[in-house]
Amino acid sequence: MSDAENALDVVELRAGYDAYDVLQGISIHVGPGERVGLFGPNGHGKTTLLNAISKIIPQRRGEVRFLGEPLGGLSAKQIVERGLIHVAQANHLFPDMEILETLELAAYTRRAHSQRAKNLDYVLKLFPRLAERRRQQCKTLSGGERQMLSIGVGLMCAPRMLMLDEPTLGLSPKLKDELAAAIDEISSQRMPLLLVEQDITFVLSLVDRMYLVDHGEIIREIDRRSGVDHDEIMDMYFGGHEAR
Ligand SMILES: Nc1ncnc2c1ncn2[C@@H]1O[C@H](COP(=O)(O)OP(=O)(O)OP(=O)(O)O)[C@@H](O)[C@H]1O
Repeated sequence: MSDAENALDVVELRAGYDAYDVLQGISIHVGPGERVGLFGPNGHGKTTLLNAISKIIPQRRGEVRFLGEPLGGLSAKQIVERGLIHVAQANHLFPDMEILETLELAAYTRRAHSQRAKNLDYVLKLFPRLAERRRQQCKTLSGGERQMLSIGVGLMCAPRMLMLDEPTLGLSPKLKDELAAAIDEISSQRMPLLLVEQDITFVLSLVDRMYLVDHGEIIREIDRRSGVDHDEIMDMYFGGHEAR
């Protein structure tokens, strides 16, 4: 990837379910090494956007390019092979598998397999809780540990870019801090990041730029350096801080 080339370009993307387009022609981009947030109320299309980018659901109109290459003709598996990794909201872990087995299994593509030892070492250092529990079955993990393992699985796929869907959902403030530190460390390696979050404080603390989503459209783009704060963003949606 050249320095000037975006990691991700989404152009006028439409996607949805049955006859209904949830995404009404969304355009976003993620620059090289950039951390970008997607924020918006429940049910307005954030997960649908990630699902359409990674081809979990079909792209109906528009174009998605990853590292300059159109994804149109590729399957979801081929997109993973290219290194665009989507860590989904409901973490689908095999309940009876141990942490270590789960991480090793995730490195199934040829490229990921060749980096398996290095990436496993990185994940276990990044999440010492997982290292301590490496022989524990997934079904016995706490919500925070499951979330860490889901991100670990993403890292074992040898990502060139990560898309994280609400990694802090249901977590305590202390666990959110731990996760924020881990995400900060991952992106400090110049890993481009697209982060969907409901916790506006969390997302503002982590990203360089943020898109506000409303009814399947981008209604505003915010640069963190612009100094827009939590209250102003909540006002844009709800017209008053009391709705927080
Ligand atoms: N599999 C599906 N079949 C039909 N409709 C769906 C499906 N998945 C989502 N939807 C609908 O699409 C719309 C957007 O949902 P989506 O999950 O993308 O929202 P979201 O912004 O990610 O919300 P949340 O923060 O609650 O996850 C909602 O109206 C939802 O009910």
